[in-house]
Amino acid sequence: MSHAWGYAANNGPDKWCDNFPIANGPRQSPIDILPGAASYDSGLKPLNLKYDPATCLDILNNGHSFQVSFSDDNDSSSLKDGPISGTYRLKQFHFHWGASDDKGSEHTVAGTKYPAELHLVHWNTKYASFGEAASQPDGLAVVGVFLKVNLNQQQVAHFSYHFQGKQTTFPNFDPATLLPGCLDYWTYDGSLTTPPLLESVTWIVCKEPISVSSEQMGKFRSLLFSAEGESECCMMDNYRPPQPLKGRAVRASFQ
Ligand SMILES: COc1ccc(C[C@@]2(O)NC(=S)NC2=O)c(OC)c1
Ligand SMILES: [Zn+2]
Repeated sequence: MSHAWGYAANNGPDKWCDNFPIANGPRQSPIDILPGAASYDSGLKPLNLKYDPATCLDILNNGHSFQVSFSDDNDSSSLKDGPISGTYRLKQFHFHWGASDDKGSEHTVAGTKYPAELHLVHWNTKYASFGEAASQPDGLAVVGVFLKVNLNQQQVAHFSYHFQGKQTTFPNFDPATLLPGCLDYWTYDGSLTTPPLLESVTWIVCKEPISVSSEQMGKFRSLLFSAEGESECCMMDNYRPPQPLKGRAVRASFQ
């Protein structure tokens, strides 16, 4: 009986290949972004992000992170332009973070780890659903935003959904409040960063981080991997380390 995947020594990223051989595939994520090796592409368009807070549905602790989900039956909340063609609808966002401020992001920049990383997940409407898109090489576009800690920063939002399986409505949250002022980005072809590690993601990683308070980081770290009634296990270090680039090009939208 294979135990479920996680982030511990016995079921963490180094073990995922046992049940998900694609973990050693040609376009795995995250990666270490080397700004000096990224090639500026003047053909890359600015990101065209349109988010309607009315599409925000609920917040769920799924045992690996907490995710905020959006209704995706129309293009009210969607991504266009940037490195993609067509329209990709926002499905959910979630975070990855560390036990301390010196780690937590999945992507790194010339080896630098941020305390956390936000993933805004969008799916290509040329496919019938998120589920179908997730298995296609151009099916998903994920906007990654680094978080840095500013000691006097406002709260990102009042997320406190402690244990696995906890879900509650989360009306009218505007994900645009989580975007940096400058939308310069790096882009490359990659994958989901947890099992099933599907190689279906066009990654769009913003150069500029957003700021969160140390109190907010404390709230993230007070969430639980464990379900209600289980022995408590704080949710932290839920990040996969950088994976081999394997010859992939990383392009920059800025000089
Ligand atoms: C089957 O579809 C899935 C499964 C897992 C995730 C989550 C994640 O693996 N992907 C990214 S990106 N970060 C993650 O933690 C997903 O997100 C798009 C889609
Ligand atoms: Zn993620």
